[in-house]
Amino acid sequence: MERLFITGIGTDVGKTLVSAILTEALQADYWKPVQAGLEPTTDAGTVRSLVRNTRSRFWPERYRLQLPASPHAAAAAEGLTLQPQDFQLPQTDNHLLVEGAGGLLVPLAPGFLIADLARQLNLDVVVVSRNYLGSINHTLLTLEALQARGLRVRGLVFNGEPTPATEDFISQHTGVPLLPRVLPEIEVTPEVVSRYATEFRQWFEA
Ligand SMILES: Nc1ncnc2c1ncn2[C@@H]1O[C@H](COP(=O)(O)OP(=O)(O)OP(=O)(O)O)[C@@H](O)[C@H]1O
Ligand SMILES: C[C@H](N)[C@H](N)CCCCCC(=O)O
Ligand SMILES: [Mg+2]
Repeated sequence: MERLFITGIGTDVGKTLVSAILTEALQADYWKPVQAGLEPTTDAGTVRSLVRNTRSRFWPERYRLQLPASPHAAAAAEGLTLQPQDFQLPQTDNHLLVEGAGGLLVPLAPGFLIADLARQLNLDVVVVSRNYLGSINHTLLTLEALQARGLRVRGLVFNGEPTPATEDFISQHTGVPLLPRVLPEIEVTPEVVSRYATEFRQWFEA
């Protein structure tokens, strides 16, 4: 059974898109434990709208915070302090994808980072890297931070415009397994997600 934590090299890198692809590929359940920012939609709402299979179950967020900000700040704005013991993995027999918020070292509370949550939940990690100038450094830092914490990387996804010099360097330098890549799409639709899902499913079956 795959139990995966989806993180990225930052915010807006495509974690939710990749989560939708993986949810469809594995007919997995999806959980976003902390949603910071509820408008115009939530990540769970986005994934639900992009997935077609009827097996996937969408577990309710543990925290739904109004402010589209770092979770520790969004929580503080509502007088809340998030705590490790607030988070228990949904009890499911299905594959499960858990999407973080922002990048790996984003704070949930003082002394409590997204990386701590991934570790506490005992999940392997999928890292999403979006290509931009600076993304090599952000990707290598993320992979080092995972290694330093003993978190296992199931695979890295490159999202966006293919940049062979970047991707080849990261792959050779780290030896990280590469999941299929995701190209820039004019529109993100269930059809697009379904097409990538087939490719991702084959990767898991290989
Ligand atoms: N390959 C792509 N083609 C087209 N649009 C994309 C692609 N990847 C991401 N996007 C768009 O970029 C935006 C940010 O992506 P996404 O919401 O998946 O980021 P995220 O990493 O989940 O951010 P957050 O930290 O808020 O959870 C979305 O509007 C998404 O549809
Ligand atoms: C609001 C945003 N879309 C994410 N949910 C949270 C991003 C937190 C980033 C914090 C940081 O790294 O400075
Ligand atoms: Mg997201």
